[in-house]
Amino acid sequence: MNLVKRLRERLYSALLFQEISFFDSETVGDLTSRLGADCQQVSRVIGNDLNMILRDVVQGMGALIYLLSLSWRLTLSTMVICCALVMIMLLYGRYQKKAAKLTQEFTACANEVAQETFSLMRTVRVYGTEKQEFGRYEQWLKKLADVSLRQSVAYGWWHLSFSILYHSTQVIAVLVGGTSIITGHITAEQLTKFIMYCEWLIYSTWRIGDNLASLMQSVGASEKVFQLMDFAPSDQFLSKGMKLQRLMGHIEFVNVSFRYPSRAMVPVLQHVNISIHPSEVVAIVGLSGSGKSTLVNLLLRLYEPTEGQILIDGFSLRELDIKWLRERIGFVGQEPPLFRMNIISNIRYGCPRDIKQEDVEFAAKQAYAHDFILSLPEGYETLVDDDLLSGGQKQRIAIARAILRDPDILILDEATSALDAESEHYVKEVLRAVRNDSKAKRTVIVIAHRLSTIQAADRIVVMDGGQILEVGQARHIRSKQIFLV
Ligand SMILES: Nc1ncnc2c1ncn2[C@@H]1O[C@H](COP(=O)(O)OP(=O)(O)OP(=O)(O)O)[C@@H](O)[C@H]1O
Repeated sequence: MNLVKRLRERLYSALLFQEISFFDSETVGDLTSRLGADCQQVSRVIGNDLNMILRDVVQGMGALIYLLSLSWRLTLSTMVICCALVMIMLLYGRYQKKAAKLTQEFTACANEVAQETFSLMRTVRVYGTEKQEFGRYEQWLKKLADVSLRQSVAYGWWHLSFSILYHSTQVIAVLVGGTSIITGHITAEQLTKFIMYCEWLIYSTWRIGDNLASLMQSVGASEKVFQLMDFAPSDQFLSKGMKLQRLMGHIEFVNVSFRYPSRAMVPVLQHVNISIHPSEVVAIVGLSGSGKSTLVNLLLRLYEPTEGQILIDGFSLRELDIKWLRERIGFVGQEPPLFRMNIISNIRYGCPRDIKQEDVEFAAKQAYAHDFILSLPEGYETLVDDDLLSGGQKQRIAIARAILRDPDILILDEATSALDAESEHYVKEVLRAVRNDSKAKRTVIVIAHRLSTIQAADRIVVMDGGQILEVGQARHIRSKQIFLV
């Protein structure tokens, strides 16, 4: 139990510190089955199978030495049979390893389908696709059943070959041993002992084969676990960067180009140059897919630019301590997901300072979330689950979380997209408050779709196809067709 716990801890921490691009290429179902069933299998190998194999090797070696001392001729004939058994055992072991890998793969795929269906249950219900979803799940279960059937057949063959070879040793021992008694090479007592120890040897070989097959199954399943555990943490967690005395919030993108590692052929940003001054409010606008969120992803150092660099207060992002920097950035993403915790913990989430209830309430008031939180059954203690809050309410909680950090750089990525007209008005008020708060000077980047939202901005950056089309004040922007009114 302790071993499973430690394996899970190690794997979980190895996964937590990977680059974000790693999570783009792995599926949630696969990773959760690695943490669950696979860790259990690995601990079984280490805790059980290896012990049994060692015990049987020692027992088999003892029997072999004793058999050799009784009659090397008889032992030789037994050894031929044992070698045949070992050959079959190796083949069987290899087969089990392959089968185990397939089992893990199909189980992960089945889990993935189930997870996806349950989390998108509303869409499934609305489109009436329950049967299709069942079909998708069943398809993986069929594949699993197929592998399991083949494993049972292979086990049957392995067992049959053992029985045949085991009985052959006894027949050979009686035949060769009988002749040896007649020629006076051994006595009847020695032959009896020989047959007994022969049984020991062959049973030990069989048990080694059996445990080895189960070991191979686990090895097949655990290969990926060890592979994942061996992944080095992302560079940003290894190198200790600089911490500046104060963050002014001067952001520069210098000739930045970028492609996502999972789609390395597609350029997403091309030669982007922007300089955002301290305390400036800059709105980034552009059609869907033009690369606005990608700019923010690079600024948060979730990905590294393929070319060029990003400077904060004149220092390259790579030189700065990433934890220190992220503590000074408030970020509200698109459709911000909340954690299954109470509202107060969701607002406090990741805040490095000691936080009092009044601080949380103040941030919630600034984000226009306080009133609706108080109207919930248990106020700030209410547990957040998917159905409880509307998109706009979730967004206001995420804004409160960002405000609570009192960040030097505030990033609102399409913070208004999920909001109705009333809530959008609140967000504009938040922006205005943030802007007019003379005590807290902060740089604000807001990605928006509505012209009205960006009126408060000092400058507008218009993006198109991964490039900057235009930069200027709202009233001078020519590409007005891209805004919603
Ligand atoms: N994790 C990812 N892996 C691969 N490609 C991605 C990834 N995220 C975004 N892209 C691609 O990068 C391009 C730019 O996406 P991005 O999200 O930056 O656009 P956007 O301007 O913010 O769009 P929207 O307004 O719809 O959010 C798109 O073509 C998108 O498909």
